[in-house]
Amino acid sequence: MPDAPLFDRLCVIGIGLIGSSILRAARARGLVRTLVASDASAAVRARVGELGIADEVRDSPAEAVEGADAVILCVPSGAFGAVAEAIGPHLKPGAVVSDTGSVKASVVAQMAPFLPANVHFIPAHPVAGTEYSGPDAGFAELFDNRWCIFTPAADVDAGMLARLKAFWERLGSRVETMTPEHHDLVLAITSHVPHLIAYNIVGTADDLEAVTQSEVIKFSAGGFRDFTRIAASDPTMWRDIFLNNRKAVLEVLGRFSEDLAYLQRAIRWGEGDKLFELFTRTRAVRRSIIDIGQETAEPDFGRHHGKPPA
Ligand SMILES: NC(=O)C1=CN([C@@H]2O[C@H](COP(=O)(O)OP(=O)(O)OC[C@H]3O[C@@H](n4cnc5c(N)ncnc54)[C@H](O)[C@@H]3O)[C@@H](O)[C@H]2O)C=CC1
Ligand SMILES: O=C(O)C(=O)Cc1ccc(O)cc1
Repeated sequence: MPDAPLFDRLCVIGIGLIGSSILRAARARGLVRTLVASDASAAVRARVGELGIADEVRDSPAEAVEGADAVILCVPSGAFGAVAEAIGPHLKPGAVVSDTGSVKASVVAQMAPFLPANVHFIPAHPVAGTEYSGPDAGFAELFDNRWCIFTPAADVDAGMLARLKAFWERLGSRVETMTPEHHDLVLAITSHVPHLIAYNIVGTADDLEAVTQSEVIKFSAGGFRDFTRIAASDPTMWRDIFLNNRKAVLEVLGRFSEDLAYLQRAIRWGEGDKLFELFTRTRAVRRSIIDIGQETAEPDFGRHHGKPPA
């Protein structure tokens, strides 16, 4: 017999890659009785209606959250405050309010002032995605074998925490809990700065006057090609991530620049032993990630290189 639904009425606000994947997976796995969707864009709302991935589509977020016992915000990192302000007075007492923002301290600071004391706020970040965006890009398997990081306050209701954890586990994820500040530092090094490096290298290649655009495309070998995939990620989403995780990103970038200067110097002075020592160490890091991945939530990046299944 299938497990019973975890929520009666789930409202998802922001129906892009992540919001539409939650809707698809929640329906496919029978996690909720009724799915309600809302988005600021009329074109997205119309598309969600065409796709039939929600039971109800509402124009305003305030209407959408009425009577919902679970609300998940999936909007860009700069938009959480405005949505929280709009829904705050309309939330059902006892509801759980969560999000999927890639940055946590800033999103918590944006939302918390607008949420009434009688709802349970549990910030979350599914560490799962692709370089695609919009409601057509989502798919039900996106969260399978991926991590979802929760950053709740210390006094969070244990029962509701367990229920939201069960929700993400039934979406296919493993849940880990940490503070928002620690999350932001970990993600700065593992996700945000790597994206910035990709944006930068692709921009530099595009600017190189001695190398033509067609040569860049024609001779894109593995390394550069992988960077172009990441650098194709949504500009609004990534602008907001950098503006909202400024402190941790700048801290990691400072370290990164020092380490890059070390490599620059080693190349200038022909210090091959220094290069060799680092490249040996980094190869071991890759191998340990793959080893750990075999028994934990190692993402299958290969699966996301092409357009996700329709
Ligand atoms: N794309 C990815 O790989 C991942 C993204 N995230 C985070 O999840 C959130 C959503 O990301 P995606 O789904 O990729 O973005 P997306 O760009 O595919 O979709 C965002 C949706 O939010 C809507 N929106 C924007 N402002 C709004 C507002 N004020 N009110 C209502 N709707 C609004 C947009 O119209 C759009 O449909 C972001 O905070 C992102 O950082 C988290 C994990 C992975
Ligand atoms: O496509 C990729 O390589 C990603 O890194 C996807 C991604 C983007 C943002 C997140 O907060 C989490 C995952």
